[in-house]
Amino acid sequence: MTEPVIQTKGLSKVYRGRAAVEALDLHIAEGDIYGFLGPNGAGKTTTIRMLLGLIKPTRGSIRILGKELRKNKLQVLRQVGSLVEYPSYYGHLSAVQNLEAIRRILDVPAIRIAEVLDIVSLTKEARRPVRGFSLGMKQRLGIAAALLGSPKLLILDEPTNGLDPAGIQEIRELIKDMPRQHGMTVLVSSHLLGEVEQMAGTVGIIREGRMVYQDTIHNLRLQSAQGIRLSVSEPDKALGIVQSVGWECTLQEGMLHCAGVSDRDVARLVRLLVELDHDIYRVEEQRKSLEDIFMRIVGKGVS
Ligand SMILES: Nc1ncnc2c1ncn2[C@@H]1O[C@H](COP(=O)(O)OP(=O)(O)OP(=O)(O)O)[C@@H](O)[C@H]1O
Repeated sequence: MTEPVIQTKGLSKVYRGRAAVEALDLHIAEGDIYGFLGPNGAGKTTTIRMLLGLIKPTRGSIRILGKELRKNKLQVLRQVGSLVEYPSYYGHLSAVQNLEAIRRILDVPAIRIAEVLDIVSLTKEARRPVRGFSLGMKQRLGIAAALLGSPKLLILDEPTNGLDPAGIQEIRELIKDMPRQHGMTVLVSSHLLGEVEQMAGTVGIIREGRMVYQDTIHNLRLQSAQGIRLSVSEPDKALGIVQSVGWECTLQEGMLHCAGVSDRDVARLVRLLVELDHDIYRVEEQRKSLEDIFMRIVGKGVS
């Protein structure tokens, strides 16, 4: 197995005796899009700032692209592109001129500017002053700047914050292509699961500085299966019957709710009721939305 692109062990940051990030073990595989989630103030930005060498961890270690960050900072960060908070630009200069300033610092070929503008679909607007750009265009320009150095790892801190749904969609489409088309690994933070669920392969959820969930989005989805709901002719009687044979069912709004049932259980349950002359009008699968699960994990809206 190849080494993770990001691996932290026991990563912590304490401000005035209070832990903003506590014993965080991040594990981000090569080619993955990792959704780094948590409510406001959970510690996402603090973590990202540590990963980018902008602030020093109080404790713990960070390995990025196979190297200890602390000992190989310049070498590692040269391979990392990032967008943190709202990027600032020279408003009177065009996108090309703004990128040119960064390109010189990075010392990459001039052709790279046209390439990154194409990736973020800003080629047409490339010569307009940036002050006339929408927030979405500014964020895309920020991503273009992050891509200039052809990084292996892209770190984006809440890139869709403040954007309208169309802007969010554009950024999402852009990020989705990064691993496949450009061979990059991406860490993208958000306080909304809905914003990353369609692109992330893995999610890490933090709450009050601690990791409370880290697994594939697929496994998170598996948790959403909930049970079934039946609309039947005589709900009270039907409930008595199914409970007497050991099913965990309840009555809610005149419908039978049965938790934790497999497909075979559903068939047996329906057969049992039909054989006892009950009419079944509807059988519905009940799923929790991913957002519900997310809220439960971050400790709000427990259901
Ligand atoms: N420089 C600092 N000094 C003191 N406390 C800080 C500092 N930076 C962050 N914190 C605290 O650390 C905690 C985590 O903040 P952080 O910005 O990392 O959260 P976040 O998950 O990125 O939230 P948001 O989505 O609001 O940006 C907060 O309680 C914050 O007040």
